[in-house]
Amino acid sequence: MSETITATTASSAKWQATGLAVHQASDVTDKNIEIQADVVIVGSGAGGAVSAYELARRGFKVVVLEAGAYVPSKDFTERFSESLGTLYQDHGAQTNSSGDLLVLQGACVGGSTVVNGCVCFRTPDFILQDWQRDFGLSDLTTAELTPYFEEVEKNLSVDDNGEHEIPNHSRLIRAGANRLGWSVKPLKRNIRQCGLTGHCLSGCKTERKQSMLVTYLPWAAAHGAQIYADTRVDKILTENGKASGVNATVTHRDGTVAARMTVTAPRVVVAAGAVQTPLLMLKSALGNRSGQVGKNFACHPSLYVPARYPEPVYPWRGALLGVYVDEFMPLDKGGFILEDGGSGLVELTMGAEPGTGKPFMAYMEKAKYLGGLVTLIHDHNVGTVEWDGERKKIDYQLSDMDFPSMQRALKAAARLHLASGAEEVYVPASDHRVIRSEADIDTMVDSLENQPQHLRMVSYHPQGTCRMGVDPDNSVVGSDGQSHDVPGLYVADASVLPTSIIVNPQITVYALATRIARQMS
Ligand SMILES: Cc1cc2nc3c(=O)[nH]c(=O)nc-3n(C[C@H](O)[C@H](O)[C@H](O)COP(=O)(O)OP(=O)(O)OC[C@H]3O[C@@H](n4cnc5c(N)ncnc54)[C@H](O)[C@@H]3O)c2cc1C
Repeated sequence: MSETITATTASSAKWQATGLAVHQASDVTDKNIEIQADVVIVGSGAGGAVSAYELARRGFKVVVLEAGAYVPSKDFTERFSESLGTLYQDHGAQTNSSGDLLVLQGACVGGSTVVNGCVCFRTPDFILQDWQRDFGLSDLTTAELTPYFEEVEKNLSVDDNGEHEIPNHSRLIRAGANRLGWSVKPLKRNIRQCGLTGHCLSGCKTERKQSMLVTYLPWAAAHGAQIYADTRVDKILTENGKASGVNATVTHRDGTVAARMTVTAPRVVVAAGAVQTPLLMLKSALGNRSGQVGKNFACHPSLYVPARYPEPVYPWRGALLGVYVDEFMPLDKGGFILEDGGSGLVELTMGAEPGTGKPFMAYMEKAKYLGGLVTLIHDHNVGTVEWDGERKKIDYQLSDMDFPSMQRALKAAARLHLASGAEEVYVPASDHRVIRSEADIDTMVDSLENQPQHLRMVSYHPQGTCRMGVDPDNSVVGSDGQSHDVPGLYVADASVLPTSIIVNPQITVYALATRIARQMS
């Protein structure tokens, strides 16, 4: 027996109480669910939600399948250690195979946009020029993409941080950058009347962050899109060489299977993020004539560089992120940016700390005096995402080509902290280095080695594993997001970015997903 769950099932009262019409495992009454649709979308994050809205408003019957849970904003606890468990992929413990790179991704309705830091940048023009030159993406010019950037920015209330949104830690950094004569600017964020709680990474309880959960997904639902949480797509289906739908499993929170689902649709949009999208394509043995699926993983490996100031900074007070330094963004000046970063106590323990035991306790006792900087570098696409038996494997080591850029970013962060008045800068390395003066910087940083486990890195921005390009022999999809090999199969998430883009990628993903959906017939 099969059933098609519709928007009018018994859970509508629950939807009114929680805000968004989402089918959950607890709603399922049948072990086998079969659905016919015009488009099935895998994942409800940046790429999936935008695709859902754009296609639903054009009149397509859209079904969105999301592996993660639906967590309404009212249930966000503002406690990061709990949010890792409820909102993040692998409870926040997803790493590369050597364990020195934490790969953070959201895994809930709304995806990473629910937990992200709200920072918004357009794709830099020099990056688009690389894509035009190296991947034949001649249609992806700044002129072509600007209307898409403008539209998504308007939809998501993107604006410069106002002066009241520049917290204490950012003011120190801004003053330090001015002392050094470095270019420093307010960050743009997709937020309406920020409540200045600093809890962005745990989800925005007051729904001021304009994540997909409170924007494009409700808009898609209003146009008839059906959203299923707790529903992991296991396989993409084809018929006569064309995409024909997906198989999925609906799972209760305790891990028991609620139902098996088949969605039949002539268009499949994969937007499961840059780790899960290639894994699904590989498992389905589809779209990989080029051999590039899962290759070219880049991730902006970030260092969180904390420093102790003489006066209390309270890094957890005020907006999470206030200003950034773009002095070194051009490739000939280093190819990196520095963002000042607020931090709660748990996040501070994930950055750098001088040792365990007593030194760790001493570091944490000084938590209110700590300010932080986040480094973002333009890393090369040297990683791979693949299956190792039944387990996923993310192979990524910072390449020797990128290590100098990482060192330059680290030196700049240390210099900026000192110029901002910091007394001690903690290098996020395994051997607990502390910079106390300008004279320490070169010695401490030049002697770092590019070895596994030497630097403690975090990626908030996995990208590149199903790259776009015109050549079917070295790219996975065209600039319209469609697979070179399988008509009707599209990728519309951060996987398609052919190179890393230095800056935070959400606006790039929203713009490309909008364009892909508008071109779909
Ligand atoms: C902590 C954090 C902070 C960040 N801060 C910023 C920031 O300030 N600015 C910025 O620009 N970017 C930021 N980002 C990155 C940004 O949010 C992502 O680049 C963007 O959301 C990527 O979009 P996506 O569609 O590729 O994937 P996601 O938004 O991650 O969505 C993918 C979704 O697919 C689901 N999924 C996976 N596998 C399956 C499957 N098999 N079946 C069904 N569903 C599946 C996942 O559960 C997830 O919900 C941050 C990310 C994190 C994690």
